[in-house]
Amino acid sequence: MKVGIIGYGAMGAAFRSVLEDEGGKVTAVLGRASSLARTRAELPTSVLVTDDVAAFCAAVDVAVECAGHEGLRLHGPRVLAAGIDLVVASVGALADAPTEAALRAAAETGGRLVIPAGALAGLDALSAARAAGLEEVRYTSRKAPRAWRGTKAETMIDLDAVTQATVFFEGSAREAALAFPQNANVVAAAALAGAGFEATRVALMADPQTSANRHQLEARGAFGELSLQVLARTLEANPKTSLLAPLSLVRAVLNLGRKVIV
Ligand SMILES: NC(=O)C1=CN([C@@H]2O[C@H](COP(=O)(O)OP(=O)(O)OC[C@H]3O[C@@H](n4cnc5c(N)ncnc54)[C@H](O)[C@@H]3O)[C@@H](O)[C@H]2O)C=CC1
Ligand SMILES: O=C([O-])CC(=O)C(=O)O
Repeated sequence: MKVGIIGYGAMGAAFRSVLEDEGGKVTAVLGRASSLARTRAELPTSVLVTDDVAAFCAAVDVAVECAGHEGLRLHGPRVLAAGIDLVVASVGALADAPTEAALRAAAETGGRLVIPAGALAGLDALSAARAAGLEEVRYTSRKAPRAWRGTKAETMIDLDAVTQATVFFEGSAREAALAFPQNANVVAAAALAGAGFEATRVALMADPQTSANRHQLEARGAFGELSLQVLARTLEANPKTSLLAPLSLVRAVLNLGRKVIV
């Protein structure tokens, strides 16, 4: 299986490293023109590094998006339309209805759109439980103040002055995913698996006492109750992103080529 990566930042590099440890092969990277030279220097010459979507599509069987909401919106429909299965990290982009519609339409006749759990857990149970009816789904994210820097949180809370875990946002999964494109993708995945973007409720917290990303998911429905917490180690290259996220992408890609799927 020839694997391509769209967007080679912290997640793309971690994904490649783990995939290759697991025996997979990255054959191409699709990047922005402005970052091609830097990306080229980080990769062996056998890997195509390009900003040309057609050349990228010709070089891969499966693509993994690690490029942020804009990257998924720009390239996702075209890659799917070329018949290539696409595993996405920037799931929150689907909170924008036209983007979701474009991706679903392209997947209808093209490659499969795969939405992994990313840094969260329990999406299998949530998705299964939905069939019997879900009454309540709540997600809470708790990250160190530095993980909220450069985001809308800076206009909602004084990240330098926060001394204890503090909620600075409460709303729907749609509002969270659109307002926090680098930090609230997991809740979009939970919403798509479970109760949908409106009914899934979200709280976001800054916590100066943690260096990990703490994801909490609670659900109630006909199936019973679910309550779980992931205390996720972050990537050195990006404290916003949990190591579990690229690991989840690797699992999703390898499962596409397996006869026995766990
Ligand atoms: N599902 C999940 O659990 C998680 C999802 N994410 C998503 O993954 C994305 C990537 O995360 P990181 O690698 O940590 O961020 P990063 O900022 O380190 O890397 C993003 C990379 O994408 C590239 N890029 C941006 N626009 C592009 C475009 N139009 N075409 C090609 N490349 C483009 C950038 O140059 C950069 O190299 C985040 O923005 C977020 O949307 C992040 C964490 C967890
Ligand atoms: O990696 C994480 O902890 C989750 C994250 O940033 C996201 O969902 O966008």
